[in-house]
Amino acid sequence: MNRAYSAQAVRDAEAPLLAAGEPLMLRAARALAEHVAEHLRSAASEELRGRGGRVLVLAGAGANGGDGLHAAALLRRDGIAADAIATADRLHEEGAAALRAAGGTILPLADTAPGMLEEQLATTTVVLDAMLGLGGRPEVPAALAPLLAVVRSSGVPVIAVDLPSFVDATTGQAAAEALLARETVTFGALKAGLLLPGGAERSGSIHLVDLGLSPHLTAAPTVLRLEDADVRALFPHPDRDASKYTRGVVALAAGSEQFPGAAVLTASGAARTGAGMVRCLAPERVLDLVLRERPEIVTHPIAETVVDPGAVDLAAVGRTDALVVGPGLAADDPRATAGLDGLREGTGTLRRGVIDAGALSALTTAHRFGPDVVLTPHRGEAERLATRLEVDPELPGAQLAPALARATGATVLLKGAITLIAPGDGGPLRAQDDATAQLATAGTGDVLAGVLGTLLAAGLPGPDAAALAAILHGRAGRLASRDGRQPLVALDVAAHLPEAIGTILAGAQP
Ligand SMILES: NC(=O)C1=CN([C@@H]2O[C@H](COP(=O)(O)OP(=O)(O)OC[C@H]3O[C@@H](n4cnc5c(N)ncnc54)[C@H](OP(=O)(O)O)[C@@H]3O)[C@@H](O)[C@H]2O)[C@@H](O)CC1
Ligand SMILES: Nc1ncnc2c1ncn2[C@@H]1O[C@H](COP(=O)(O)OP(=O)(O)O)[C@@H](O)[C@H]1O
Ligand SMILES: [K+]
Repeated sequence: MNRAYSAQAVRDAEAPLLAAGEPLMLRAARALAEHVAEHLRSAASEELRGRGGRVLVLAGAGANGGDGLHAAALLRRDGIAADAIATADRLHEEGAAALRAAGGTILPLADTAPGMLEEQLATTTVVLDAMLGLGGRPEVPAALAPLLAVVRSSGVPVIAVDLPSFVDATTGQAAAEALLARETVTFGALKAGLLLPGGAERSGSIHLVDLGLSPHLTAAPTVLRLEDADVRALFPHPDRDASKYTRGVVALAAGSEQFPGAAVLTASGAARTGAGMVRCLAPERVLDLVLRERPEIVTHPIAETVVDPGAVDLAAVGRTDALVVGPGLAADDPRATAGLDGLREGTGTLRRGVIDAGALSALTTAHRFGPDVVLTPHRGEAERLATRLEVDPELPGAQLAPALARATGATVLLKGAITLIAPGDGGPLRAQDDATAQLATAGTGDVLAGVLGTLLAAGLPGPDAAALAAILHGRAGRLASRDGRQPLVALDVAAHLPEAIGTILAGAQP
């Protein structure tokens, strides 16, 4: 599990070490220089061909610039050409002195003639983004915009120092012009902004350098990211004596005349994740479709004309460990109302379940749930729900998801390129980045609801079930699209779930 911290928590952890005279900056710079040298040596570093190895540091005013300048000095001592452009009026004095002493040049940005930057970049192998780190605000000063544009269009790979510049280290909020790093070498601890939307897209692969901060990181992490090892630890495995009932029964209130396919997709997601049994409550015509694709589903027909939620008797359905309500339902579908009532804290008969799509539209301020109930809105649904619950719908996702969790008591899984999970019990946000943009196609959310329903039925706590569902769904999507290279349809995602689960449990990269 990755644990990421606010900028303040990292500064607080550094403070006692700095007070004790620990050379943190030199330690950081040494690790950075080693990483860059390795990047240059790496056979995979195609940029080296015909270009030689030359490093250009974009150095800002603060300690982040200091890291970059010291690293450049160390690279020079290793025989690697490294120079800097100063992007601020001041520079970290020691860092600048070290680079000059090692024979490097530092050119103030204001002194670069037109065309000079392009020329310099044409002979550069790697750019080190050391403009701003922990202290950076997500706004690009006008004087720096042309530099960023030239670096971007040069195509020279960027390694971000500590975190990409113009990204807020705590919230991930990023200036639109901030550079996209291929890699980020981050010091002491992961910063929350590296895992959150905004920062995450700009960070590339993240390499954490140990500065000995851990014993001093007393604040709780603000963002978590679960990994394959967590799936291996948490994924419910049938034991020798397992029965379909011990594995968990998931009931789906999904699919309508208007959206019959949603039931097929949700049922496929649930069954392919290893449910002991999947029930489906739907009109006959929907169930016929479901059975054609998934004959193992246990069907519970409801009258197409039923309008009274009281006529949908969840208790009569038989043993159910988790309920998925909403895929393919209109807000006024009686199954939505009955499902929400069934999952309600205190009065409901069920404790675990997923509230998706149409059922989210039926949710009001009167509803309250526990953390093993998971709401699964996409951004548009989250905004509409927020408006009804008197939460500011314009909040960024990393704040909107927790606000919705507080307003409902439920765990909130906010879908998107990065899936954010705010636990209903107030625990740290989880930010999962496992997917591919090929998943942006109708019906994949229904599959996700089914996956999540099965994990909840197996007894996983809501936040863990939600994180695992995001990982498995994302991995299945990547397998189905050959790592994003080819299009997929939602049923392909369900079809690849067993392989996704199998490769993760085997510890192999697919
Ligand atoms: N502490 C340690 O032990 C260690 C720290 N380490 C390193 O230190 C880094 C943190 O350094 P830092 O605190 O000096 O902040 P940093 O981000 O370099 O610069 C802030 C400056 O930028 C300015 N500024 C802000 N936003 C701006 C904007 N949008 N556009 C323009 N300017 C902007 C702001 O000035 P202001 O405008 O607020 O007056 C301020 O002067 C950390 O990320 C890591 O790399 C490592 O060496 C390991 C040990
Ligand atoms: N750009 C993207 N990158 C990665 N995953 C995405 C992207 N866009 C959507 N997804 C994922 O695809 C799924 C879409 O769900 P949703 O919008 O509810 O679709 P539907 O309602 O049509 O089933 C979610 O799991 C979401 O996280
Ligand atoms: K940086």
